[in-house]
Amino acid sequence: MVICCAAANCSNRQGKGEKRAVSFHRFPLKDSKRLIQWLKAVQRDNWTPTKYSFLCSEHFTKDSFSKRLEDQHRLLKPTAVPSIFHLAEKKRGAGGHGRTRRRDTRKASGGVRAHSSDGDGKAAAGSTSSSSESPMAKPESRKAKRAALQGKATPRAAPGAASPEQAPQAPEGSPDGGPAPAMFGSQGAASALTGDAGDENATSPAGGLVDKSGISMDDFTPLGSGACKFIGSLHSYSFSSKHTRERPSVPREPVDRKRLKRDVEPGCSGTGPGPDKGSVQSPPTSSLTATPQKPSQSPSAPPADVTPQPAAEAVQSEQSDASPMSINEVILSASGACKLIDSLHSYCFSSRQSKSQVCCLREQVEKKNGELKALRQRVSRSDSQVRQLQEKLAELRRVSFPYLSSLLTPGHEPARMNPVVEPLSWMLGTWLSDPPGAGTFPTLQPFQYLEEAHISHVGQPMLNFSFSAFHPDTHKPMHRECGFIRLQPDTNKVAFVSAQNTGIVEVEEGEVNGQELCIASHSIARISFAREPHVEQITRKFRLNSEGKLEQTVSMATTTQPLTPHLHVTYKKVTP
Ligand code: HEM
Repeated sequence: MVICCAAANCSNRQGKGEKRAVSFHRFPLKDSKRLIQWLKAVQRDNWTPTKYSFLCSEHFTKDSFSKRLEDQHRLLKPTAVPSIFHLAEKKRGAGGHGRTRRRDTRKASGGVRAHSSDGDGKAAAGSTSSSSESPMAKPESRKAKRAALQGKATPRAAPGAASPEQAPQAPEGSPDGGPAPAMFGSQGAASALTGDAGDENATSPAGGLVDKSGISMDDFTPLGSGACKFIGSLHSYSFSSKHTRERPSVPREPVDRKRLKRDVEPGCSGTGPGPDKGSVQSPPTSSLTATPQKPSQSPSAPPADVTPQPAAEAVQSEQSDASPMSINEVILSASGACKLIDSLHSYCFSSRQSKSQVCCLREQVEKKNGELKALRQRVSRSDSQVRQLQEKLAELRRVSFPYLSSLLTPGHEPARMNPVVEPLSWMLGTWLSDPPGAGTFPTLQPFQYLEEAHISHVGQPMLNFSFSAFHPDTHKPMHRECGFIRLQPDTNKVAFVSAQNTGIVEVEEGEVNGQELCIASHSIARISFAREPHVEQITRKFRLNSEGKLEQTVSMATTTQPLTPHLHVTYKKVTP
């Protein structure tokens, strides 16, 4: 059997052209979803693919293939669907595709394949057929021709079952045509039984040497494995036993009854009708279109073909009256053994494909592992740099703020507030003037200022404070003072001690009532060269207003002015 492409208007077949340039791929019969996609793409009417139907690689896009790692053998991806067809040409019907071109090729090959089928389940017209003859010519006329031709073909008819195009392809590893390969059914076995080696090493249309089967397995299947050989042996055994069982009981059929009525490829182990046999036994005028069977041609009628028929062919004849079979029917018609063997084949092929995919995936995983390792090294280096920076920062803190470092240590619990200063706790926090503070005095132009007030404690019975004023526009430092606020225990008496950058040191005392502290100067001292006019009295009031803002109001008396408001500022809290 020659492996031919089942696509309409495609004349590619195995052995034609440069080897390996075109590969052949089976229809995914066991993958119904993808099979439908293939059939839609192929667009052949009234045609059912079998396990001997192939599409050549020219109908697939390049990305439909992968390459096996070990030998770069081209493999069709499990998800591939054919998409490249030249359907604009005459659409091939059931059994008619590419026939004209193939006939021409056969002629050119010297008639070696004159009785061969096109390998896709259709009985091919022989080299003597007339291209002008209609396939629907009168049955009588065709019958007569067939009878004549059958007579000529008789000497080769029996061995014809083993002709290059009929004989199954020996799996790689069995080039001697040994056990008939399971994947091509019984034809190879039939050939072996006839013992005819006359067609061995026949010249293919492409001019190359082909074995008895006429095909090279390597063109459309992965390299054979031990498993394949074993499965092939199983097929051979399956056929042989079937042949032995069926041959004596099968009545001979007239030639016309051997004409195939459907496009069905050779069945496994001779259980299915094969076009190859039909082509060998059929005259060139035989057609794959249904040929009416004459009622008179009963099995008892003298057969036009007296040549002993191979058992497989007889079996084929038994089934040739049936209507076109569906895939399911074909599958059901196969013997249980064949099913099993086919399953083994499928498993064998899929496992080889899976191995190839596993190799690809393993390579990808190794590549990703390499990338991951590089990333981990980078992260490790970054972690190391972060650690070094943290150590540097800790060292700087120790050097710069020897005593604060312990306070700033992360995780260090803030000091619990001394209960003595609890009545002043509403003053705690960092506050920013909002809006800017306003300055007045009879001797001064009103002015504005920004101020930050920081009031805190470190667990001692006092509050620490600092007020820092800045120019509202230039942000230049202006007035600053810092000091302590103490409470006389168990009273609301407050002492306010302040040192100012103007050279004044003062003590104010007063009372805290609720969230209001009113204090007045108790004593004021200054440096000897303090500017005049000297301040002689100071009063202050702190309060937390209803908006949660802290307010401070300062009045003073100088040597020239009575007690007069000097400052008023409202702060908003910026820390908890
Ligand atoms: C309780 C604290 C403060 C005291 C006791 C105080 C005292 C004085 C005195 C005695 C004068 C001179 C007044 C005059 O020339 O007649 C003065 C002027 C002034 N004070 Fe204050 N002051 C205090 C806080 C502030 C603050 C917080 C600011 C804010 C920026 C401020 C801004 C000024 C300005 C701009 C002048 C006028 C120019 C100057 O003499 O430098 N003072 N202050």
